[in-house]
This record gives sequence, structure tokens and C-alpha cells, in this order.
Amino acid sequence: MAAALCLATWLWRERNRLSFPPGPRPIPLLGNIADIPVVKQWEAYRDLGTRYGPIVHLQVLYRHLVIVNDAEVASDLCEKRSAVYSGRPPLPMISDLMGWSWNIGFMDYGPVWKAHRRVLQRYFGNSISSQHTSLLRKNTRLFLSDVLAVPSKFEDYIRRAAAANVLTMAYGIDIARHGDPLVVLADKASNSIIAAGLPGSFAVDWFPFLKHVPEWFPGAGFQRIARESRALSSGMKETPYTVAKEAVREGRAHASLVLDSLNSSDGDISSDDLIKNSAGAMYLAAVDTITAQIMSFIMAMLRNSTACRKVQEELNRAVGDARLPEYADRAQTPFLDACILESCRLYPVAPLGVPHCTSQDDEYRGFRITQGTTIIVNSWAILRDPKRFPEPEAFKPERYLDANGRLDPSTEHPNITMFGWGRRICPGRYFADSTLWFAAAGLLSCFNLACELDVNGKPIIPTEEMHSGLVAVPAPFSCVITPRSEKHAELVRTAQDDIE
Ligand code: HEM
Repeated sequence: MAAALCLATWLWRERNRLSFPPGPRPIPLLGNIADIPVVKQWEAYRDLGTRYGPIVHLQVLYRHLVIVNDAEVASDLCEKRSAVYSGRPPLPMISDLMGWSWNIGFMDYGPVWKAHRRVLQRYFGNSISSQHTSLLRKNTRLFLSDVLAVPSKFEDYIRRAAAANVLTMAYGIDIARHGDPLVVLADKASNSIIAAGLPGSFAVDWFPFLKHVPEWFPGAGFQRIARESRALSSGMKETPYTVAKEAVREGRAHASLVLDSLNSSDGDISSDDLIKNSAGAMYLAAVDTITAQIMSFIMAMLRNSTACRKVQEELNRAVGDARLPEYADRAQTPFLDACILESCRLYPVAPLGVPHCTSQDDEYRGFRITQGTTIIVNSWAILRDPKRFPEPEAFKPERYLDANGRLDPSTEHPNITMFGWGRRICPGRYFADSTLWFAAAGLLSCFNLACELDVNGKPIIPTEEMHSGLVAVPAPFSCVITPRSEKHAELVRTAQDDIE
């Protein structure tokens, strides 16, 4: 007993003797607050990495942050030591004030998180289901017909298709083609979080005592934002669930996470709150990410017209012009897959993932990482690491292909970084991956994409600019979309008639 106590004391002393990972010198009291970037955080954190190494330490007041710019370190910490690195940092603005603590994405690691995760894991599994590919097939066809009717509104239609997929998957609800009240509510709710930006965007995230400042107090504008978001958070959790349960009661519910979980004989899965929270979390996690990633793909195609033409030639061979793409065609479209991968690598929509947090003190490579440290993995920097992706700034889909033009399983795919790490890895990743393929294959099979021309007839090529936030979105750009032929337009019209 005495020996064990001595050993524990010695270990504690040793650990506290270790220094934090390197980082910019903090100023008294406020620490590194001036080093926390507010825009394009991924670039600023990459620059800190260039200066201080793959793992950088920052401190703001009593809170420690570790920025990881290296895939090996990210895997060592968030995967190999996932028992310690799977928490979420406290989020005073988003969770406490805006009322989103019911959302699994913001929950700390523990039994409540585990129970929610089981519901999602059970529903999504470890591959894409045929039920989900049929859903994607249907909504992609509706998306193509919307684009055919009003091509300039392509971004709205991408979002509408993503919303339709999620609301059907989560609640078994078929949404109206335009202006569905549930979509309007869900969009307002998720916009309120996106507007709040990354955790840490508000002073209250660093100074939690500000939570108690009343709304009327000068400078407490964040309280109004929080109040508005609270109402949306509650509406988003309750309203679609009430609609879905009514459909279940009346026996007209489609297959969905809600129906599936309510029918589960496992009492830990069929609890009302668990199902409600899990279904509600899906919209927030899926719609903005998917929409932004498809927009990034279109942006990449406009910037790389030769690759775009090559994808269309591949689709001509695999699909032809007598039908629309089916999921089974995917095996014959490796170049398209490579272009999707390359657009995800260059323009990841969750460039900093979602922050993790340590549940106990740890030592790594001789450095001290204390309990409660926020871990930010810079996926954007990892995906542009020249050691992993030579010529990282270039759009080179060929990097994923072997000598025969097939996808080379031995090359590193961005999927292992862009969907996060360890126990918190994105449960919707297989669904997201298939959604991207359906949208890209449908669009390029039936339509030509071109840059708008300026007054001198020169193409306006989109910049690579991404706007910061919890989800990074490409800066607005225009794209001229025209059917590849009258035969293609007719295919799209017929497919829509078949569905309706
Ligand atoms: C391109 C699309 C998507 C991207 C880039 C993406 C990325 C991510 C990332 C980076 C995380 C954080 C992982 C971590 O903490 O290490 C995450 C979490 C999550 N994602 Fe996704 N995601 C996408 C689509 C989806 C979809 C389609 C769904 C469900 C329908 C989904 C559901 C979730 C949920 C529920 C979490 C929280 C998991 C947890 O905290 O345990 N995501 N996603």
C-alpha cells in the first residue's frame, strides 16, 4: 500500500514536471487569446504548426488547447488513446445558452453519449444499405429535374435533396417539393448554430461567468442570439418527432430511424428521448455538410474543366445516354470517385473537425496534456501535408488511381481524415460518401457545367475561398448548367414522371 502510494506520488510529480507542447508565449492572465484566429482558422493553425511543430499548445485563461496538424499524432491521440481523447469541451454558448446540449455532436463522452451513439450506429451500420441507396436514387432524380427547370437555383436544390434524404431517414417524412415548413424550421435552427461559428467564437465560451449576464446589459447581444436559437432548438427536437410518431400511430410511417428504434425490443434504444435526440441531431450534422461538400465538388469541376470532361467521358462509357446512373455503375466510374476524393481533400467542409477533449491527464512524446484540454485536429492541414499528398495544392485525381485507372486501395483517401477520429467518427460517413457519388454522377451524366463569362467573354473561375464556421462553405460562385443533349433532358423529365 505504502509502495503504491509512493509510486503514485512519484508519477504525479514526474507528470507535472513535464512541459506543455510548444506554442506561442502567453501573455499574463489572458494567455494566448490573441493567437486564437477568428477567420480561416485552419490556415492560422497550420502556420502555428509550421512554427512550433505537429502539436501546438495554447492557453486561454485556465483552458488548454492542443492543435494537431499531423495525421500520425491525430491517430495516436484520438484513435489509439480514444478512451482519454473522446470527450467534447464545454460549450457554454451552443450547449448551455442556445439549448443544443441534447445533440450528440456536442455531448461529452460518457454513458449518455454512448446510449445515443448506439441508436445511430445501429441504424447506419458500417456500410450503405439498399434502403438508403433507393432513397438517394429517388431524391437525386428529383434534384436533377429541379435543376433542369431552374438551373441557376442549383444550390437550393442540392440543399433540398439533402434535407429530403435526412428527414425521410430520420422520421420517415416525405417533404413538400418546395417550402416545406419542417425544412424551413430545420434550416433556421441549423443556421442559428452555423452563425454561432466554431466553438470559441463567443466571449462566453472563454469566460463562462458571462452566461449569467442579462440580455439587457450593454454588450450582451449574445443572449438575444441564444434566446432565439433556444426556441429553434426545441422546435427542431419536438416538431418533426411529433409528426413522425403520429404517422407511426396511424400505421402510415415509412421506414426510418424513428420507426426502426421504436420497434426495437432493446429498451435502451426505444426510449422516447434517445430517439428524438438522435433523429434531431441528424439534420444538423448532415444537411449543411453534404450541401457544402457537393458545392465544393462543383467548384472543383469548374476550376478543372479537363478533369470534368474526363468524368463525362467515363460516364458515357459506364452509363450511356439511354438511362440515368444507378449505384451499381459506381464500380465503373473510378475517375469520378477520384475527383470526388480530390475535391474533399482540397476543400473539406469540416476543416477542423469537431473539437475533442481529454478526460484525464496524459503524457505524449514527452509533453504534458492535462485533463480537460481541447484537442483541435486540423484536417485541412493534414489533407494538404506534402509528405502524404505530394503537390498538395494541385487538383490531381490520378493520385488515387493505379496504372490501370482503377481506384488504388493502397493510397491514402481523405475519408480517413475528413469524417473525424476514433470513437467520435462520423456515423453518417457511408451515407455521405454515397450521397456525393449520386449527386456528382447524376449532374455530370446529364448536364454540362461551365463558368459564367464576364463582360469581355472571359470565364469567371471560382476562387478556392471557403467561408469559416462550424461547416466551411465555398464562397458564392455562379455556374452555368445546361443539359448535355435533348435526349438527356428527356431522360430527366421521364425519371421525374416515374417518381411522381
Ligand atoms: C460530407 C458530409 C459529412 C462530413 C464531412 C462529416 C464530418 C463529420 C465530422 C468531422 C464529425 C466529428 C467527428 C469527430 O468528433 O472526430 C462528424 C460527426 C457527426 N456526424 Fe458527420 N459528416 C458528414 C455527414 C454526416 C451525415 C450524412 C450524418 C447523418 C445523417 C452525420 C452525422 C454525424 C453525427 C451524428 C456526428 C456526431 C458524432 C458524435 O459526436 O459522436 N454526418 N461528422
